[in-house]
Amino acid sequence: MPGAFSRSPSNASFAGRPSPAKPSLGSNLNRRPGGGGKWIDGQHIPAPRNDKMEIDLFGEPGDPLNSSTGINFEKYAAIPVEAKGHGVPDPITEFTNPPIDPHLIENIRFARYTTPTPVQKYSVPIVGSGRDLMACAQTGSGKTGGFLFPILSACFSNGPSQVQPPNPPKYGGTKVYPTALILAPTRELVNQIHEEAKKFAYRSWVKPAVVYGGAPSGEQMRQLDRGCDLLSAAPGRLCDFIDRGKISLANVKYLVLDEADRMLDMGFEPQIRKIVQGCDMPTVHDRQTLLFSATFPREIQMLARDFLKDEVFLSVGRVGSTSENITQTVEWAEDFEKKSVLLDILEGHMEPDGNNRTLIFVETKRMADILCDFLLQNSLRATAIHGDRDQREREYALSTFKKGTNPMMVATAVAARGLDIPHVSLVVNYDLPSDIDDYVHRIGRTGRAGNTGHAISFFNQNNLNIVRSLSEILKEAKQEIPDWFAGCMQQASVFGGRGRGRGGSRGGRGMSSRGGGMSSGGFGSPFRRTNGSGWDNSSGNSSFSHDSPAYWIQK
Ligand SMILES: Nc1ncnc2c1ncn2[C@@H]1O[C@H](COP(=O)(O)OP(=O)(O)OP(=O)(O)O)[C@@H](O)[C@H]1O
Repeated sequence: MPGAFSRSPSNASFAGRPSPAKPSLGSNLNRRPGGGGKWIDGQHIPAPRNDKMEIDLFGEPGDPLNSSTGINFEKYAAIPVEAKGHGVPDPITEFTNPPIDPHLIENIRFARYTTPTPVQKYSVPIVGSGRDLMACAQTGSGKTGGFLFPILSACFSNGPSQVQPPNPPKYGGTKVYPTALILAPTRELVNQIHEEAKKFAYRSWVKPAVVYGGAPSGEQMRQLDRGCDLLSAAPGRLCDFIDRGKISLANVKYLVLDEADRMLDMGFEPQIRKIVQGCDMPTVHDRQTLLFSATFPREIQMLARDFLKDEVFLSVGRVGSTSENITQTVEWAEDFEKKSVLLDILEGHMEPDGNNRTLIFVETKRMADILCDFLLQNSLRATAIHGDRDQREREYALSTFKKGTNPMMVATAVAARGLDIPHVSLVVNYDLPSDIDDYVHRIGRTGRAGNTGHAISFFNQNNLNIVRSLSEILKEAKQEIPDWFAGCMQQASVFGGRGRGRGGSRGGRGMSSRGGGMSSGGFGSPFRRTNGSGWDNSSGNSSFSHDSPAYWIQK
């Protein structure tokens, strides 16, 4: 495989934009739904095995590239876990029956998972015992399985909930009544969750489906017509389909908010309230609600209580902490020198097998394009993902990055949360975010599932607002703290920049990051925040609102 530096003039011509041979938009909709089995007379009848589908879902057996687990996977077991609430059930230690349904265990084996991660060990019995859950665990530590496993296990054992009387949608076709609803903030993440759901629902009666904006509604409607028991959705398109009478939430037994702190901050909260409280979803007492994230600002924890009952609070490690599998480095770089520093880093990072990927975060969509073009001009195979690109371009960028055709991707916050891309060995914060929780999610694109990774952040006087909280994060993760941080912290406090650090509990849910900290207080360039960077909430309001202190609230 040629190295990322290999000269490739044809690449420069499409600058990471779609080629004629692009995959079709939302191509995961075209494949057969993951289920295929049936529930007849109180019995689960799984569909016969299908070799082609197994390769599609789980990859070639024995291919080491299909194993995402890294050398430090075992170390997850050493992370301290705290579970608060009354009568919390004991965690499981293995994927065994009971309590896990045997059909799910088989699918977990197909996925080559041998041991549950800590969040899975706890979530399976907690959700299995009917409790609500707010779970916080580090990036890349298996939260998706943490909500899919107990839901699917219960579905496989208990069958479908009672189907509501037919009430045809306004525009023909069938109306669907999912049993489980999973909401997530970006189209790409919603898609990824759907892909995972298809794996673990393989051969079962559960039909996973997905809806998100930017892709044609017609195709998604036709997919829904083929059945929908577990729906992964972005809020904007879901509201649209509910309004059109295509989806009813009346049968929802399980509601999941993935990246829950993001889903409940100001950008999404009105839509979430509409979906959860303003439609026909069962009340909090008649459904189970599961909230998952790696970060949970205090004010969002408070807000989350509106959606929970008798919940268990689970924290694997400290809320908002980073994985020790990620080596974090901070380099001083003035804006004018960032490009050349980046080139030096990329050159030094290339490995002979050419299999590693680099994700570079910037704050604006414009900068993402500029930097991507700069890399292409320097004969680097790069692509860009941000909210101004249409969905086809976004899907294409992500797929070429995953395949390694473009082993570098410049991204805005749209790719900061949840995305699980194998072989990302380096994350560069070309522009640091102004919110420490955004930093945690961004660097969490590397060092996943026990793999090691490296995160390098460019820092200059425009980032003083984050210096204190960044220093705490580095210290906690036993990372080197640059000598010059002390001076920066002093400077930040002189100018009133308490920053958005942990413990600086300024409260004030919905405080815009633009208004906080050192936004432009005499340190040169004002903050540049990504706005409208591709969060899929169709309202277009994507300003970041959560203030960052992420101490766990003692109940
Ligand atoms: N029990 C397991 N054994 C082996 N690998 C696992 C296990 N659970 C999850 N994984 C793998 O770990 C990776 C990260 O999982 P996942 O995407 O669910 O993390 P996450 O905690 O949701 O991360 P983020 O906070 O970034 O959303 C995935 O590649 C997944 O396949």
